[in-house]
Amino acid sequence: MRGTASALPASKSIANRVLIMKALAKSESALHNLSDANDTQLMLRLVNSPETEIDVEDAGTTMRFLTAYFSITNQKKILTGTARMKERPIGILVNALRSLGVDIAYLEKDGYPPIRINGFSSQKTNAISIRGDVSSQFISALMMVAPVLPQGLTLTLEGKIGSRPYIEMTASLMRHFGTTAEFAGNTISIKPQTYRAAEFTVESDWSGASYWFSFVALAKEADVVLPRLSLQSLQGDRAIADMTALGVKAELVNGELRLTKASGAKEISWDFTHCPDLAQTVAVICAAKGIKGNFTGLESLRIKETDRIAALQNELRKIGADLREDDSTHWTLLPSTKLPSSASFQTYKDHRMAMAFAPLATLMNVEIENPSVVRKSYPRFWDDVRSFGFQIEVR
Ligand SMILES: O=C(O)C1=C[C@@H](OP(=O)(O)O)[C@@H](O)[C@H](O)C1
Ligand SMILES: C=C(OP(=O)(O)O)C(=O)O
Repeated sequence: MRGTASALPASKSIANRVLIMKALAKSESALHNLSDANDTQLMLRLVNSPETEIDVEDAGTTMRFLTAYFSITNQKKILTGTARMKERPIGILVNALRSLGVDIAYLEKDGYPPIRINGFSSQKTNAISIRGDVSSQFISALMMVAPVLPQGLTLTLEGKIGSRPYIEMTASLMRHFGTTAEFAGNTISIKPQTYRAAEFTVESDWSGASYWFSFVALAKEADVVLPRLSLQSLQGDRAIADMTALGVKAELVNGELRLTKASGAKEISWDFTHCPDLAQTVAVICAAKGIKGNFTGLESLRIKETDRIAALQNELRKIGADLREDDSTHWTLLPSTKLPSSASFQTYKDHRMAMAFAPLATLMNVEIENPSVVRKSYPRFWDDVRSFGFQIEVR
């Protein structure tokens, strides 16, 4: 396969942060290359929405970031989402906001959306301890609103910290918009500060790029170009480029990232604590390429768009691979010894299930149920797949 993944979207994680900072700066910032991903389009529409009821659909960052934003800017809102969003925890963030003095109520189940923000009059504390091992999005959400709190905020992160590059991405983007978050050990200190307007261009999405690493890893021959991607990125998912053991070489050529084949390994170890969104991509590559995987850091996958561990286990079985849970922190991926000639994969309303299993089409006939799930992060994914010569029949 040879060509350019020209519809690769911009990072939704970066876009959703800069949209919050632009709103907090209360002045015009020129933001370029905002993602056409549904998660970003939702944020764009909802952050300034005059409506009381805010439906974030299945967008985790949109839910968590807007909860903090509407709370601290004292906007009375109801935040709700899909049935799955109502199963994704928000209690840690709500507890933190309540201790700051925000009045928030749960409308269905304690600890989960939907929630109602009733108001925020005065700041009750400037120091909060918060668990770091459930979702970094709670931490990023609090960091972004902290500069506009009258007393600022010191966050002490407790226990294991997961998805740390996303926290660092938040701090780095805050700097771009004129505020600082000092990260020392497990403490983040943010003084009262004013966000300033700034111009900003969003880079391509490394999580979306990972599916092209997978196509290249599985194809017999490949030369794939990924536009607007650099190896120096704020995104932790750039880690996929370091794992040449998967059989992919990534190099910067004329300002674009070029992927070609490299010799792979027979066994790899990977800790996904800081790049959980790569887990499905890597699991499928290993399963199809005969690579044994020793995986850790998969815990947070259970509370994402679906229980991604269960979803992977079910779907990998269809190609003769097994994701075995050794104990609560270690998994072994036993690859397939013989791929079937065709299989039909469920997506569980999870964009990453669709995109992670699609590259198997280099080796077998693949049917993907509900392919439009990709709209969450990579709406034109199937156009890119088609542009590499894959025939897609829509039923
Ligand atoms: O902050 C972000 O933009 C994100 C953080 C990660 O979530 P967790 O912090 O819940 O692991 C990641 O999985 C998600 O896709 C985007
Ligand atoms: C987990 C994801 O997103 P979110 O948590 O923002 O819904 C994702 O895009 O893989």
